[in-house]
Amino acid sequence: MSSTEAWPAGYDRLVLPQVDSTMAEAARRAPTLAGPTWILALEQTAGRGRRGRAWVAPSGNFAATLVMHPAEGASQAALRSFTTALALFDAFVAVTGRAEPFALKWPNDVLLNGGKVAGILLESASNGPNLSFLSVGVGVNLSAAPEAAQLEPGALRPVSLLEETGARVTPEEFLDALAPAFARHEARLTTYGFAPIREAWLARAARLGETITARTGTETVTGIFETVDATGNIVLATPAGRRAIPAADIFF
Ligand SMILES: O=C(O)CCCC[C@@H]1SC[C@@H]2NC(=O)N[C@@H]21
Repeated sequence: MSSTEAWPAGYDRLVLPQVDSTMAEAARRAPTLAGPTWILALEQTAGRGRRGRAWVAPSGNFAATLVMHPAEGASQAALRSFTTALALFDAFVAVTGRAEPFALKWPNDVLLNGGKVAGILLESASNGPNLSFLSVGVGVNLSAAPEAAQLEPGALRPVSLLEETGARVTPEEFLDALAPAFARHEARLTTYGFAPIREAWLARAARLGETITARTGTETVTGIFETVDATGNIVLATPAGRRAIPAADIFF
């Protein structure tokens, strides 16, 4: 099964055999790119994950960064976590024909059968109130999941699309499914704002209504995952009241 959507108008694509990190490549190229551009690497030698972690991607996995120049500040730009997660969900449905094994984990992961199959990393640079560029990095375990020994204690079990579903998808095929899906959600965000994106994201959310733990840099908060608010914060109902948390790692 594969996507039949056309490559989105106005988006460019670069395919590189090898790079240190597509995030680093995006930062190097951002000043000279005219429009939104997907940079796909077939191999990364120094992939990075959130919070300074390494991202290990065996060859055959998907590693790409979309470079954009939104005329926005950082908090609006950060809503791309949600549009990208929705685009990943749609791309997985396009390549597997199945929706039910996939779920979205706040703020930046996609789950498959409860394990982590994809992660999103946003990086930006600013020059005044608006960003000079936004990089949306996407890593997907298409063919292999990293060894559990390479992960932090308590991290979600990594899984691969191939092992969990039997779907053999190349990075180029996955980009062909992801790019149009992203463009659709991006157009929806810029036309209608965050409300419909939030609603669609919540409809695919993992562990909504269940007790979860959020670890910020300074505290650990456990409560019932009530919702995501109008600015993208996760909202937990705790014994001490409702808490809206802008950034955290979530543990189930
Ligand atoms: O879950 C995470 O920690 C986010 C992982 C993001 C990994 C991708 S792979 C493509 C892009 N280039 C990188 O160096 N990192 C992101």
